[in-house]
Amino acid sequence: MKKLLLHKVSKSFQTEIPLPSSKSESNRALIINALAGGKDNLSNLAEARDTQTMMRLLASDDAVADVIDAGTTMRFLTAYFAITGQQKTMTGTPRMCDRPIGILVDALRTLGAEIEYVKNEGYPPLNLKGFNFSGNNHLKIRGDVSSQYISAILMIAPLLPEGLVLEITGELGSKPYIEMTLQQMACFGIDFKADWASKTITVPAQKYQAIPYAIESDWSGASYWFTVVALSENPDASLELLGLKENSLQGDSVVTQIMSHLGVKSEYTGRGFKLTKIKEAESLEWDFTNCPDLAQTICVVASAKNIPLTLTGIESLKVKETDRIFALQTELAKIGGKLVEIETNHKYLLTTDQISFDKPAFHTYDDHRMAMAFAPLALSYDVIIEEPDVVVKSYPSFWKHLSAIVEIEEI
Ligand SMILES: O=C(O)C1=C[C@@H](OP(=O)(O)O)[C@@H](O)[C@H](O)C1
Ligand SMILES: C=C(OP(=O)(O)O)C(=O)O
Repeated sequence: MKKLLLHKVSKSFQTEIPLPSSKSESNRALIINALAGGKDNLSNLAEARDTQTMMRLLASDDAVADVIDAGTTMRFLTAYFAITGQQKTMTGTPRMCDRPIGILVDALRTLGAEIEYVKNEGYPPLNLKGFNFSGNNHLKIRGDVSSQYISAILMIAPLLPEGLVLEITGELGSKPYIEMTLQQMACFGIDFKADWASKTITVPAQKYQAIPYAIESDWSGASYWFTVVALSENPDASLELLGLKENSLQGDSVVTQIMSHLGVKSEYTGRGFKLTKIKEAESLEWDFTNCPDLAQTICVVASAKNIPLTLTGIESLKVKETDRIFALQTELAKIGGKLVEIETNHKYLLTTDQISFDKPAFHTYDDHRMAMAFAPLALSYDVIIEEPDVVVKSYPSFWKHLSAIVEIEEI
């Protein structure tokens, strides 16, 4: 098994980090640009494997589309291949075939897609067999499992002969990702109406306009650098994260607010954000419904700083790259962290006991965010990260960037 030993950092740092581009924005732009018939219009596309996979599959005539472990690629391409009438088998890693897709398949079938499950009802692999518009222009779709189904349907909605009225039912998670989808669609010329009180989005039938479009830097990837500053023992440590926008399409930009309670001040510099250290709060309560990908980052900081953290809105973590709640519970325990569900209404409490440990080795569960969330603990002590190559999913240059601050050795 490949492992990295990250040596404890004792020196201070004032460094610039050139952040990667957002895979979420990239994967939307690629689908929308393809639907617009655009050619080389997109710039600053992500190096993330999820985005490289999207590009490869959009350009391929193969009958099998293997998305590997990319959720957005699976969900967005299923809708794209369905509406464009392509016959494809959609598949991915064993974990991808354990991540639910029934809500999206039901919605696409209602619109007129012919889709068969290859093995298990409700899960990939899928066979897409064609599209005959059913005449339905009003859909209800659950919002509590993954917003990616809703984004996938919205992006194809303008191509439906009568457009679409999409009514979201139940709780809505990851709403900023749906707003990101709508804002990117608007950039490519689409009119829509979103009534958030009734959770109803109306998209008339219309054509996308192919336009030049540049992808922003990734706020989810930025979160790990907030941890680096939060855990540095040097009061004058600072980082400038290059390429981040002040008014981002990405909901994970809320990391600036969360981390202001955990000891990091962030200021816009015109070319990104500068992070410096400030005093932290004594405890924190946060609802992660709108920013599930930040939960691992925040748990690690809170545990390392021994700040009691109450979390809500983390149910969707169970159906991501791994069961992230289980993975967090298991790995945080190695540094004394106890993450427990304290009420049946999905409220969790993270507290940390003083335990003795030496060079903890963190398992990464085929999950890029486990590796990147735990790596900054090297600001406090030596740590080992197992299977570090998982970071390629969203941030292939993560270890190279981290080596500007941390001495990293392959063992
Ligand atoms: O639409 C997107 O780009 C994403 C939506 C979120 O998923 P869910 O909607 O399943 O929470 C997020 O966790 C994922 O990393 C990216
Ligand atoms: C959940 C994630 O991605 P996806 O659902 O697109 O696989 C993620 O990047 O944290």
